Amino acid sequence: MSDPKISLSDMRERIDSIDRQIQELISERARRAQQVAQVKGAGLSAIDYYRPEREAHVLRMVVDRNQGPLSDTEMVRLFREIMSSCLAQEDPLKIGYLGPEGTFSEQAVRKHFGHAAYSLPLGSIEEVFQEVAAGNADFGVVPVENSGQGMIQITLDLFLTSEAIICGEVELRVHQCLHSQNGRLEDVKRVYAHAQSLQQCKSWLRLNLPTAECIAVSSNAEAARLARHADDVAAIAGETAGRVYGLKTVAEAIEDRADNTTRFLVIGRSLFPPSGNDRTSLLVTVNDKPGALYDVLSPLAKHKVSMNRIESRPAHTGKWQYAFFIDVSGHISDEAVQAAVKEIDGNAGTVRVLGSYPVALP
Ligand SMILES: O=C(O)C(=O)C[C@]1(C(=O)O)C=C[C@@H](O)C=C1
Repeated sequence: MSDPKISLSDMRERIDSIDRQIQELISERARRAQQVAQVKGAGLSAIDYYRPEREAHVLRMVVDRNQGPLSDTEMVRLFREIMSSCLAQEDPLKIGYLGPEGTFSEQAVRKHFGHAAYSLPLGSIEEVFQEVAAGNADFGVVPVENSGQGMIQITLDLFLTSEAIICGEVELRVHQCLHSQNGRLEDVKRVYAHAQSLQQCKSWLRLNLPTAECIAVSSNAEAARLARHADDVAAIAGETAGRVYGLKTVAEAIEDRADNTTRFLVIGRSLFPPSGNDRTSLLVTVNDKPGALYDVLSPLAKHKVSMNRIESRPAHTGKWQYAFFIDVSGHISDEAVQAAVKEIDGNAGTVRVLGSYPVALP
């Protein structure tokens, strides 16, 4: 409860004084970050100053210290922005993502790299991989899994043919909205959205728009762009996309599952050191022999490496040949992870380490 004897202007004066202190400290922090950058060397590219393992460590300390009233997610977001600005004093990072502007991928870019990074909207997930490989983007952010729908196969398949290294993961709570030009549900005859989003909102659509035609397009932001042209067309998209394309919100939180979350991967060109709480992604192509999967899994059990996920995909190396995408706890520089990988490699098949990276923050 607030003290009734303190006037509004007194409270605002206190806030002004706190803001002054926060601002001085942010400036002081930015100066320190500049000094750290000088130690790394002058005139390097943005990527040479970037230390994701240190950022993850800083943000975990923020979570550990947090006692409210702001949530861990909010606190992490604020500190992420401070670090993003500190890093951009040198040169902003360039991050490729599946555009256009307003997609959930763009939100994932902001959640992981903050607003001082330069975001580069691209036409497809494949293009994100290509621009990172070509060095036109420092990193790329690509969706890999949705809590309701499972793995995004196009992303997994791109790892089969690319050299991309996974440098991070981002989890984003996905809230879907229905947007249209005039905001009237009764006028809607067609609904545009990405196929995944149509799936995520299936029950809501069946109940509220049983006769509307549902049309899958390349992204939700593209859906929002299309919905600008007629009153009988609506788009399923996030709140940001609706705002970017000047639409009215017809309905909010229309996803069927309240915990609807999409996991994104940050792809880059090199491996970073351990952060203290990491995950390693492996791509294992198995030999076609009995017990092949057992030979993959038993070294993990033997070296007490816990497996977080396993997904199989056709390997494209021959008929009925499979590749397994396996996520395990720990960094590839950990002795146990290294020993297990060595035992799988050669014995069960071939292993490619796709990356070791900090576990997603709240
Ligand atoms: O600690 C460093 O290496 C820094 O460059 C400082 C800092 C920060 O602001 O805390 C900035 C950018 C890096 O990505 C990590 C951390």
